[in-house]
Amino acid sequence: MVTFQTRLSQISKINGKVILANDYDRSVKNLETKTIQNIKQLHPFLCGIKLNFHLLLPLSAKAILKINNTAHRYGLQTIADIKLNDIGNTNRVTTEHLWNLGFDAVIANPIMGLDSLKNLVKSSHKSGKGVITLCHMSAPEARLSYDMEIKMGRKQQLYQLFLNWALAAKVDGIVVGATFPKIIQYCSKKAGKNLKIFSPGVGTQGGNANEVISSGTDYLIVGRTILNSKNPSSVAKELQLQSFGK
Ligand SMILES: O=c1ccn([C@@H]2O[C@H](COP(=O)(O)O)[C@@H](O)[C@H]2O)c(=O)[nH]1
Repeated sequence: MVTFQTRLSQISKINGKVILANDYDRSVKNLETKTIQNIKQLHPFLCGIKLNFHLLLPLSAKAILKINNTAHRYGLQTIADIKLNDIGNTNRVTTEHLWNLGFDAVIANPIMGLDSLKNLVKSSHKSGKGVITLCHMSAPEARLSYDMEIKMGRKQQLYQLFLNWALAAKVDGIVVGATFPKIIQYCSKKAGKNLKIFSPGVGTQGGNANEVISSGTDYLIVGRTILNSKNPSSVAKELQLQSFGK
């Protein structure tokens, strides 16, 4: 079975390493049509599309499946950004639903604990699906939680523990905010080829694509900078070129 990591890596060799965060406010109508238009228009510059609660809550299962099938027709991988964090049984039922909706991977929160994370990865990989875990988020206040000093065997910061758990659980990738390039560098050095780094926070949140790519990020996750631009294709194309810089 071809893995999520392989599928993403294959398309990114051709299309670059930009994943569209297809987020829209509640004021926006026709979410399904708009998203399908985005896929059709922007797919040459993307390797994947990420759906968050912006679409997952208002849209029907039929609409989500149609979006995922359309993305797949254009070779894109699809990620459900629900920051999953629950007991094993709930994680299992949730991912079964996500896979039935056509998603290729889920973003999860490792605070669920190492054993639960290992189980989630095992069951997802059995279905050819991927798991990406939070390591250090992009918002400025993420410092307060993810940089927190903890004592688990030795003194370390929470994001260091989450990085170690990601490696131990053999997840496919970690989220490290584009607004923290030094932490990207640290994680990239420590993880080597064992983990892919996904960085949201480029543009609108202040992260710089060139800087994060040279710091070790593998995939840029970008939403509003593309979606709110007057010319989404040219912004996506520019980011695509920057993403090839690694
Ligand atoms: O640390 C994180 C984790 C997830 N996100 C999500 O990524 C996108 C970013 O959208 P932009 O419009 O490019 O800011 C969005 O879905 C977030 O919920 C994040 O920003 N930071």
